[in-house]
Amino acid sequence: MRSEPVVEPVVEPAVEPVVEPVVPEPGSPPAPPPLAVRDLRIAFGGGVDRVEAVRGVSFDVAAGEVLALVGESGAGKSLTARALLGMAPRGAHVDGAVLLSGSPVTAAHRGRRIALVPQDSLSALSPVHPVGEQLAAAVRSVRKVSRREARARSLAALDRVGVPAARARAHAHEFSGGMRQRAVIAMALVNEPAVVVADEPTTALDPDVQDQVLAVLAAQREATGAALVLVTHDLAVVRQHADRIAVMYAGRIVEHGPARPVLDRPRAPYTAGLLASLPDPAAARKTRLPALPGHPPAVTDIPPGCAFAPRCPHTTDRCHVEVPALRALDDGRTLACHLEHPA
Ligand SMILES: Nc1ncnc2c1ncn2[C@@H]1O[C@H](COP(=O)(O)OP(=O)(O)OP(=O)(O)O)[C@@H](O)[C@H]1O
Repeated sequence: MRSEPVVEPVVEPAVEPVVEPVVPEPGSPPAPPPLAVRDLRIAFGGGVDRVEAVRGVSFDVAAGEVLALVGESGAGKSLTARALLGMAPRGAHVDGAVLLSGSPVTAAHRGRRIALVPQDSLSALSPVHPVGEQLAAAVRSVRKVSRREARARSLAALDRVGVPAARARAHAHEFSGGMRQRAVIAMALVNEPAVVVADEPTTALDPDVQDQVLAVLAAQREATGAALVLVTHDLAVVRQHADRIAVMYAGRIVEHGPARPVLDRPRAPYTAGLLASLPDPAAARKTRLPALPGHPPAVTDIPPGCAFAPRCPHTTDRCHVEVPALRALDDGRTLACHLEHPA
């Protein structure tokens, strides 16, 4: 008979020094947001073979806020998400700025000030080290603490996401998919980053586990006050978890605003079509539009003018020649569409 692994006593983490909140001087400029993205561009290849997959994306995310990035496959969501962490793929040319509280992101910020919850939890965890050890190593990579304290912090982080201390000695492959994704969330949040990027964090999980894992992510984010960028295909998830939504098409944001109004009353024809085609029955009923016909363009074949024009039911001649700039509407959203009263 196999005995249970011996669990060493948990040492309470040392009490952090109390940091008084900084009260800005009256009239001083507001503090920069935890995350600001300015004119982000990601291209591949060179010369005549150069293609731009992300074409001028800008947004801010405030502390405690959840921004959902949505759009069809190939829209540039994952590239954008990875670039936030300075993790663009090899060979990518990245332009523009990703600012964490006003400072350009660097590799040194990863896991400290900004962290990733990826889709594939197996690749996020080492197969050779026990999960608890990996969390403890992540703690010690950031804080000068003893092994004992790092272990205590890692057990506390696992406990917060519902992974019992007894499982900390197990390896990633010994966990169920849902449990592993909880551990990945604990890993991302153990150093209390100001920004968390979750790229389709539950897509690989069974539907009944997805809700539990999303609830864990939401609770952890709320507890730490982190800003969250959530890449998802699931509009029900957006409705439940996001404060704002940025809809991407062919590497650009076409509509961006408070989640509920955008979901309930999309203004970009692309958003309306997308809502009708994605799994959110409530939204699909409201838009009364057919699901999107055709496919998004390949990065090598983005049409001139509005990239959505070939699939749009409302085009005018202008749409085929002139790229629509993002303009602010009076309800707090921005929209890139030439139509006067779109959707
Ligand atoms: N390493 C690469 N080299 C060349 N093109 C790439 C590379 N990575 C991504 N792309 C292209 O960039 C575009 C955007 O990719 P991205 O993965 O960001 O899309 P996405 O919106 O996340 O899609 P999905 O929802 O399927 O993950 C795609 O057309 C893809 O072919």
